[in-house]
Amino acid sequence: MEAVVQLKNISHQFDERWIINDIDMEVTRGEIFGLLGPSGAGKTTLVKMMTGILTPTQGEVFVHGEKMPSLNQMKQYGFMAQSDALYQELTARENLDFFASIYHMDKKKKKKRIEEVMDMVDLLQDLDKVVENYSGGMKRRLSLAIALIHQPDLIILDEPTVGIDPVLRQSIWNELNHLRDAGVTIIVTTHVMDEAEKCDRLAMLRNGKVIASDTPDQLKAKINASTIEEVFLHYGEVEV
Ligand SMILES: Nc1ncnc2c1ncn2[C@@H]1O[C@H](COP(=O)(O)OP(=O)(O)OP(=O)(O)O)[C@@H](O)[C@H]1O
Repeated sequence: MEAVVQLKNISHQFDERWIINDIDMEVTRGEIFGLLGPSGAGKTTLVKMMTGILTPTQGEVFVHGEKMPSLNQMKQYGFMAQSDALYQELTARENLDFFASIYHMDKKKKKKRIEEVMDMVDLLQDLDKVVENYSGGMKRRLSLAIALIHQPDLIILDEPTVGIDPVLRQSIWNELNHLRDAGVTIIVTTHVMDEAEKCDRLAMLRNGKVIASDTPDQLKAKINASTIEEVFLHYGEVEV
């Protein structure tokens, strides 16, 4: 299977404190890979390394075989950060238009794609609304639409469904499943157990270490657990 993202013996230090401890993992093409862990476990730090925004103190990160930070790769993936980076005084359409222009999309394609991604996140009717009048959940969904605008084959999403109601959350997961079925590789961080359950594979993070990694079903079967929460508590306790 083709490795899209590879982390090789990654460790990271902030202010002389080791935040990430010797993580080795591989995300392969066409899977939804979840990073699950409590607040402060190191999910965002790992995501920043995968995107090339942060260089690890030790170890190497590769995306499509290129060592990060690679400008070439950074121009290609879709990224949704934990805090929304939107132009508040512009409409959603103007925001999307701006980001689409970065990717040199032609005018006709841009218009069609803007409508497509806004439909995916159920915001088509709010396309011409100024973003400062959007709710928190609407801003999250617009950020997701922006991450998808250029049809990337790798999408990295840091807590994409925070502040989004259960019905829309389900529709976003349906969309992620469609993208995955079309061969898109998706990396998603979450601290919500039932979302972790929806991933094809999971890495459970705690104190900057991967305490367990596998498919949700395998993780449960290995210790005879009925929920991912049980698995997390099990490995969290046996950790030294
Ligand atoms: N720039 C920084 N300088 C110093 N410490 C940092 C910095 N960024 C993150 N940390 C620390 O690294 C640890 C991991 O943070 P990180 O944001 O990766 O966790 P997380 O799992 O994403 O948490 P959350 O779910 O709350 O976003 C925390 O202890 C945090 O305080």
